[in-house]
Amino acid sequence: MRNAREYNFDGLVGPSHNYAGLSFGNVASFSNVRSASNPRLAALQGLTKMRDLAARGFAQAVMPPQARPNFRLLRSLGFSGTDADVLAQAWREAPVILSCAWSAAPMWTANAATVSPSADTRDGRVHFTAANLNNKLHRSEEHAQATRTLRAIFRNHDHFVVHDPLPSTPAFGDEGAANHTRFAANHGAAGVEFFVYGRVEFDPSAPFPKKYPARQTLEASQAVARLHGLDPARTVFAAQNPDVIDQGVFHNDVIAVGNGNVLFYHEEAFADEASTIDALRRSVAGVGADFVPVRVAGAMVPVADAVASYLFNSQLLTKTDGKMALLVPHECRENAAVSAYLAGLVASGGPIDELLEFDLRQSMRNGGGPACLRLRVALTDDQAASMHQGVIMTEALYAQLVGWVERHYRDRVEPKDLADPQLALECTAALEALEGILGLPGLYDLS
Ligand SMILES: NCCC[C@H](NC(=O)CCC(=O)O)C(=O)O
Repeated sequence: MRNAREYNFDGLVGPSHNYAGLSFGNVASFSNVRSASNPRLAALQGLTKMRDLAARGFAQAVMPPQARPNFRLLRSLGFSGTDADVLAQAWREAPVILSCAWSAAPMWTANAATVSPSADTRDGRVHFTAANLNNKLHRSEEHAQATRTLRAIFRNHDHFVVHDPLPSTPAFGDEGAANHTRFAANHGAAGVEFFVYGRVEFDPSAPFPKKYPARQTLEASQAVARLHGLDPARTVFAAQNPDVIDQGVFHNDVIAVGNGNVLFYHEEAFADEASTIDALRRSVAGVGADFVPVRVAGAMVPVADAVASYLFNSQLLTKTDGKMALLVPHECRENAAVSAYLAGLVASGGPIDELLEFDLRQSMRNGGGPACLRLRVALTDDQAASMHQGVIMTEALYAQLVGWVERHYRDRVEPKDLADPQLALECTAALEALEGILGLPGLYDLS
C-alpha cells in the first residue's frame, strides 16, 4: 500500500457568478432566480474554505473557473455580429439562453468528472472521465474546458488518463463525482467504488422520478466503471430513491457522503436501503475494511430539512488521528432539526467527532454546498509530485488569488448585467491574469 492523500480540488468562483434559475429540480437555484449575486464575496468565501483546510494540513488545490460568457454557444445558436451585438440580441430575443452562456455552474467541480484512484484501476493509473452534464443546457458544454483543464493539470501519461465525456445523449446522462464515492481502509488502499444512478435508460420498468429529472443513468455509471478499468467485485451500483429526487435531491451528494469506511446517509436516500448497505458491507469487507454506515432517520431530519440545510452535502475528512471531521455550511446551524442532530452526532462516540462550519451562502443560493465545490482526487506522493504544482493551495497562492479577486471582480451582478459587453471584457482580463498566477499559459482559448 502506497502513501497517498486525498486532494480536494475546489472550484474557484468565476467573475460573473450569478443566479439564473437554470436548474429545474434544484430548489435553491429555482427559488433565487434573478436575484443579485456578489461574485467577489462568492470567490472569497470559497477561497477561505480552501485556505483554512490547507492550513489544517489537508491536501487542497484549486480548479480554475471557466470562460464566460460562452460566445461559442451563443454563436452556434444563431446570434451574430460583434460580441456586443451577440449579447444584445440574445438579451432581447432569448434571455434564458443568454443566462446559460453566463452560467456560474462550473464552480461545482464535484460535477466536473468522475475520478478513480490508481489503487482501483486495472492499469494502475488515475482515471478521470469528464462529465457530459447533458441534462441541462447551461452545463452541457462544461466538459470541453473541464477536459482541457484536467489535461493541463494531470499531464503526465505515466500516471494519469483523462477520458473524453460519454456520448451526450439521455442514455448516458453523467453528472460526475456527485453520484460517486469510494470506500477504502485509507486513501492509498484498494477501494470499493460506489455509483448511484437516478434512472435506467434501457429498462422502462425501473423506477424513475415523476416530477423532476433524474440526471444520472445506470448506463453512464457502468460505462465510466468500464473506462476506468474497475474490478467488478469492488464496484457497487445502486438506485437512488426516485421520491427524494422529486423532493429536490438532484444529485446523490445532496443526501449521502462517503469517506474511508464510513457512509453518512439519510434513510430515504436509496431505492432499496437494505440491499444497498448489504452490498457495500460485503464489498468493503473484501478490501479489508469494516464498513460503518451512519444512518440518519427521517424522524430526526426530514428530507426537506436535509435539502434546505445541505447536511449531507458536507465534506467528510479524515484527520491525522484517524477520526473524521464533517465540514458543513452555516445553514446547518440555522436549521433546528439539523443542528440538534449534529450536536448528538459529534458526541456519539462514532467516527465523526468534529464539525467545521463555513459561510458558503453565495454558492448555497444556487444549490451548491461544500461537497459540490470540490472534486476529490486521491494521489500517491509520486502522482502528486507529477501533477501541475501551481494549483496547490498555499498561503502564498491564497494571498495572490485574494488580490486577483479584489482587482477583477464586481460585488454585484444582476440579470441586466449579462447584456453588458464590459462585463465580458472584465472576465477575459481576469482569466488572462489567472493563467499567469497558476502558471498555466494557454489554459483558456480566449481568441
Ligand atoms: N453540485 C451542485 C450543482 C448545482 C448546480 N446549480 C446550477 O447549475 C444553478 C445555476 C443557476 O441557476 O444559475 C446544478 O444544479 O447542477
